[in-house]
Amino acid sequence: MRSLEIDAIAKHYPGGSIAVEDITLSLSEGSFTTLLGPSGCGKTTTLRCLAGLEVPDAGRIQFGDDVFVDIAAGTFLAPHKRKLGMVFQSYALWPNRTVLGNIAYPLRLRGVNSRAAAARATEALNAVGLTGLDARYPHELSGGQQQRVALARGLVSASGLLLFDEPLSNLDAKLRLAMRTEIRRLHDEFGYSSVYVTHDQEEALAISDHVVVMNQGRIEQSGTPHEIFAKPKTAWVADFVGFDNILTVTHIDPDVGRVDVVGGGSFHLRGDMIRSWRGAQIAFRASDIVFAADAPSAQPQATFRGRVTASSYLGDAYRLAVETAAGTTVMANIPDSSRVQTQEKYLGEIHEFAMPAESPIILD
Ligand SMILES: Nc1ncnc2c1ncn2[C@@H]1O[C@H](COP(=O)(O)OP(=O)(O)OP(=O)(O)O)[C@@H](O)[C@H]1O
Repeated sequence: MRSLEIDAIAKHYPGGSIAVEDITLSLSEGSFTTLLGPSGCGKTTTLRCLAGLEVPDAGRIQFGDDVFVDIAAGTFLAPHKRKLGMVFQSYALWPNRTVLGNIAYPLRLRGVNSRAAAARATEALNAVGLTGLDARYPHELSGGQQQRVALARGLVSASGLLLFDEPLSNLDAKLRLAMRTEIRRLHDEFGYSSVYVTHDQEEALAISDHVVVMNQGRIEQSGTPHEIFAKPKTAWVADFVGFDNILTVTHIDPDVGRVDVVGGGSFHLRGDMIRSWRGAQIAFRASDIVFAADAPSAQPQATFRGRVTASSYLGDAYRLAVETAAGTTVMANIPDSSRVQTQEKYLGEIHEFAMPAESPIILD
């Protein structure tokens, strides 16, 4: 098995700025892993260390039997010897080479003869759906087609490992959706391992088997898309994946099924669900909340009561700021099917709100 082992990689830039601090990951062969995080969190630096475009200050990276870098042992494998495919946001095509020339060039650099290189390039061109465009130049292609050429070049360059650095950011929304499906299909078809950098949460969840959430050069959490989306472990990850409400817990009373939060608000949950809770914060999504009167009666609900202090129209819902009796503010997106916009609907009203009992999670 050719797993990718990243062990305690660190990279500091002159001037003391820390790009990456102690990144350790083990990625199994054939997996599709996304490095996800906000701008400046160290995703690209990590990827560049994998590619050999950056030398880490510490740590070790090995893919299969190939040691890419081992700082302690003084080992560094040159980028072209790592035999990986890389697809960039900027496409990075050579303007004076044809489509086929662009795709075949990395193979030619490795000493593959021109006939064999052209045959493999044509195969990759067909795989990305650009059959017949081999003689065109990059300026004769749309942005989406250029990105496909870059993808085909990555596919022929790789012998097992593909790296992507925000490859879809320059495409429009519709093309982005089509291309991400295409990238995943090709990854599966070629049986490669892929490491994909993005700051787009939806893209990361849709395309990957494994998501690594990074913050300030460190790994905050890593897991399946579902684990990251539904079970964030820290308040930072919860906030990043869209839990609009993160409240600090002051007291849990399982006997009466009540969780008190800072500011004095109370949430009523089933006692058996909170008996073993040890966390310090409760988090839930605004989109999980409905008026208690509209909640399905067969399903256990977590409830709270409050006054609407702000209301804005979202099209299919109203986004409400709800203040509980003691001043805690909770955001709630209340579905609205009336199709008629009313200014500041529900403002000033007091309601009982509900969400499915499993919606609130407790954070470490
Ligand atoms: N060559 C450099 N010299 C100095 N600092 C750098 C250099 N490259 C990156 N950094 C810093 O390292 C940190 C991580 O940068 P990196 O490009 O890895 O982040 P990123 O998560 O990929 O961000 P983005 O999504 O904006 O590309 C940032 O604070 C950045 O300013």
